[in-house]
Amino acid sequence: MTKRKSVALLPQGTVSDEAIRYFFRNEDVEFVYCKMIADVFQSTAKGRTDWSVIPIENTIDGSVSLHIDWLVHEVDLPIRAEWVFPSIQNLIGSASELAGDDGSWDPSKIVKVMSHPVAMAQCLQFVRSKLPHAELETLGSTAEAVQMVKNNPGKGWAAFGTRLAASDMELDVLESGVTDHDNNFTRFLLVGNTHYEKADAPLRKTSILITLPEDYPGALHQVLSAFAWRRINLSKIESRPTKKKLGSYYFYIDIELSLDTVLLPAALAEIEAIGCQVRLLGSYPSIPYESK
Ligand SMILES: O=C(O)C(=O)C[C@]1(C(=O)O)C=C[C@@H](O)C=C1
Repeated sequence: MTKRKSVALLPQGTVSDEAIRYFFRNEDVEFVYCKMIADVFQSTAKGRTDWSVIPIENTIDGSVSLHIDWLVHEVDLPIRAEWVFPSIQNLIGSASELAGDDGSWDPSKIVKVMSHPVAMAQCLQFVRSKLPHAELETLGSTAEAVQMVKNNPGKGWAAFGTRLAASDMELDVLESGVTDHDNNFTRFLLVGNTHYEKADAPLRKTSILITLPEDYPGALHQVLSAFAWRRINLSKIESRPTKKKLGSYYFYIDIELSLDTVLLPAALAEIEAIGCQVRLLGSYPSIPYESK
């Protein structure tokens, strides 16, 4: 009998939890919940789990730089799959504690709102318009924020989090869909040393990291032309500091092509030939969101 696979992720009731339940909806996989994203990475890096779930980019807040940096500098875990999932944030608290005279929640009764920094960044206009007086506090996950509200009744605290966390912790959704823009999605990565396959994925991607040679004018232009003249589509390019010296960067590039397509190794060889360092982060299926 083959051993049941395991996946590390942020706590129960987080957006990551909703997203992985969706991703593995037809597979029997054990979920290992971790307090912080560092623990999520370490669990698989230390061989305790097969994969880790990493939120990597959000419609409103953009790339989660901290998570990209972990993937690049702290661990060596190949990307095995990516998928997108809607990030629906709700204002959560105790309806009876926070009710005004008309019975609906009263903003003046909320003194503090807590959430994950990325979730908080998705709800800033809501905070400015409805809760400008409230203190803001960021925590390791949206679920931890909801748990803090649960553990501290009577203090006027509320959290941005998922419906799942509200129902797990028997709190109320005071207002649903409080993100600043509709169509708020998060892109998740499955990373780890265990292979994962999805044969019917409509798209495959390859992610690489490129370090340009120093003092080589036009190096980035040459890198991009290696893809351009082969008509290879890039879906993302982002520069991040190498952390070695000020002004030194690497480029994180997502390519809409599998590594086993002849054109791509040829483009990468051309890029290496001009003196760039190329690190492969993974070649993997990209799975779109289907609402039903
Ligand atoms: O705290 C959570 O609910 C998470 O899953 C983390 C996280 C993130 O790190 O981006 C994931 C998706 C949401 O967009 C906000 C927060």
